[in-house]
Amino acid sequence: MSPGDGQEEERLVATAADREDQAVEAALRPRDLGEFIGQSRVREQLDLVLRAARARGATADHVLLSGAPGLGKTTLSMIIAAEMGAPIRVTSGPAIQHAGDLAAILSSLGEGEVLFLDEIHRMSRPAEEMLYMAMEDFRVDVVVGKGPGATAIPLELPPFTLVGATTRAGLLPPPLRDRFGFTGHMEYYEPAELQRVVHRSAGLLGVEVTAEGAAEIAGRSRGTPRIANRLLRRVRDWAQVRGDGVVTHEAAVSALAVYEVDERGLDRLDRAVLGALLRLFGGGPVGVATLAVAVGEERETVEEVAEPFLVREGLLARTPRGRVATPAAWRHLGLTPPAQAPGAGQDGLFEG
Ligand SMILES: Nc1ncnc2c1ncn2[C@@H]1O[C@H](COP(=O)(O)OP(=O)(O)OP(=O)(O)O)[C@@H](O)[C@H]1O
Repeated sequence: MSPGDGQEEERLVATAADREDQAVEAALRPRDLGEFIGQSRVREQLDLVLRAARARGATADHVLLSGAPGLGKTTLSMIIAAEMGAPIRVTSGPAIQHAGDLAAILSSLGEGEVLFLDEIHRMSRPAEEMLYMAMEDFRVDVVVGKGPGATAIPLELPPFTLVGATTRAGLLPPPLRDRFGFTGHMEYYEPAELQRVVHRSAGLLGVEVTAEGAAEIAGRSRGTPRIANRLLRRVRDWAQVRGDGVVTHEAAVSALAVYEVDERGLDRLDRAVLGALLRLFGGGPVGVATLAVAVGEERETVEEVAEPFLVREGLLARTPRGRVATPAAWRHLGLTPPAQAPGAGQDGLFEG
């Protein structure tokens, strides 16, 4: 993961995100396209790609999945393998430091196997170049020796399906992007879809959840199923210890107050950033470095963890002159903007 990716939801309930949670997360993964909630466009497109490949008795085209962390890219890659009746190998860009690492993985793939390459935008350049040829010609050149005596030995690969996942499709070099037969862009989920995710997960966890409880959790989950599942588990804990075991609206509100996740899904850091921007800097504009010092965090944390969500929620704007709070930010924190709130709705300030 690039700095910030994944941290966003990790810190919501960071201490509880342990190995056991990861195991539970794996158990909650939908196993086929029919079980996969939301993302109707990607689902339909992928369904066609996979059905057609199956009908031809061929290996499916390479698939690129882009979208924010926790939206289901890993889950979809596993579904692709399951739908094709193929085994899956999982690795990630940062794990492939040298082209040789990639050659070793590629040369051990079986026919039709799915290779899931998470964070594909973080692969080293030489590995990336090796991947071009592997994707197109199912061949790699393995270089043996060094210097003038080095020789490239071509190695044939069986047909395989590469499923690449990235949080930043824009960072992929065009030659790599172009070699994918299908690109699916994952969107944030609607609250109604997240409610279905919560109900489904509650069923698998054997937890009773009311419609209001599920709606409350969904509304605080930042459009992200992974967060919905994590919040559900924390509310379940609260319900077990302090309630009657049922995930009700009251249980959700009380539990998420303990974990400092507010009704809009903002957590402690988000509110600290917003609070500093409003209270200390009158709503901005203020430089991100100054804002970071004010909340006692690294600049990267503010920029990559808190800001994307605040911008998405329309609470903060990144402008050439610095960060600016929107009128909605004042309302959300229950504060009154100064008579002429700097930045509030200033035209021409906002970056595209
Ligand atoms: N469409 C969905 N329906 C039901 N559950 C989902 C769906 N998408 C994701 N989930 C749940 O959310 C969790 C996170 O999904 P997943 O690991 O696939 O996300 P990701 O996009 O690969 O994230 P990252 O990029 O951070 O690895 C999974 O455990 C899964 O249970």
